[in-house]
Amino acid sequence: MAVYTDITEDDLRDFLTQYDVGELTSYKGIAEGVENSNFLLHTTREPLILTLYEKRVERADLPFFLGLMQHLADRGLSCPLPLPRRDGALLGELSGRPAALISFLEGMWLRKPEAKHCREVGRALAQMHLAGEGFQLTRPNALSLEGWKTLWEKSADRADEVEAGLEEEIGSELAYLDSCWPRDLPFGVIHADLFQDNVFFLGDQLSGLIDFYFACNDMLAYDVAICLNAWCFEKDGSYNLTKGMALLEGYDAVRPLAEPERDALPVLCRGSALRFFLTRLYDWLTTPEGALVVKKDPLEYLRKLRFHRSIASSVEYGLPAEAV
Ligand SMILES: Nc1ncnc2c1ncn2[C@@H]1O[C@H](COP(=O)(O)OP(=O)(O)O)[C@@H](O)[C@H]1O
Ligand SMILES: N[C@@H](CCOP(=O)(O)O)C(=O)O
Repeated sequence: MAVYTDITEDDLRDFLTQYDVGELTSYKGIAEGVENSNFLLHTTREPLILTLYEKRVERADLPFFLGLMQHLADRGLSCPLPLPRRDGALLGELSGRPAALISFLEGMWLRKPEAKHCREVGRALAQMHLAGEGFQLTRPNALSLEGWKTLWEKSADRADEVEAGLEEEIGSELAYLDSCWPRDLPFGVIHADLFQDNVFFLGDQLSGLIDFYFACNDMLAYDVAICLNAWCFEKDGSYNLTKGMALLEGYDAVRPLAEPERDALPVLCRGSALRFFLTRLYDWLTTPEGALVVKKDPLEYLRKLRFHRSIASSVEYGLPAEAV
């Protein structure tokens, strides 16, 4: 459960007086997510999400995240919208944290996605990339190469507690990625965390994307790599080629990947696997016992990273051979 900061009913009622949202009828902490504290509110008008921004979210980045949701929604992407306060501000403060009220998106995330869902995710990701064009604010990816090195410095000396030999293996991987990380692929606004819990479906129909709090400017194909990692592996660690083909087909139908982007997929998948391994490892080693959050397993991403090292060509992810 991700509620790091608790709220009192009195403080919440006081906070809500700044908005035109009706009367509070109930609220509860949401037992999902790992980054921020989220609450579901019911009011006399409509359900709402209250988000209190926590450790990895810089206050200075909030205008980027909240503005991006507005920009994408204005361009027809289905995603939640931050509600303005009576004074027009999108951000307030509650229990000492920056806080925002966000519209409630109908749907559920899929515990067992199939290839047809992966195709929808590919389409939605490409739609987001196109809809992000023209967004005026920018935010460099704090979790790219330099960020990985910083995270690694904080965990390296304890990494072998998680698996023997990790300190050496990850050190070499970082050096490898540093030497060949692509820098000139098409750039734009990326979601950067489009995992299953951030994509809602109503039946088989994708109803929207949530959780834009890692969004940033980076290579669009890196977002595709993040999705291949998040959506196309099975619980036993095997890559599901059918899902990979579907996701890439869905993406290509809306925004065809250019040849250099296709060629770069193996290295982008390695980088993406390392990125999630590193945040998970850091959290694994630092989250206090008893905290109200389910820690995610770093080794899942280590296995994915090792798989990507064995890939010789992007065809192995499910790209049509003639296009590679
Ligand atoms: N706009 C929304 N509409 C409906 N449910 C939401 C919305 N935002 C968050 N949630 C719920 O809260 C959970 C955690 O949200 P998320 O943004 O992923 O948190 P975190 O940033 O902590 O990972 C989601 O899985 C979902 O159940
Ligand atoms: N998707 C990341 C963790 C971030 O969690 P989210 O709840 O914000 O999607 C991971 O799986 O490591």
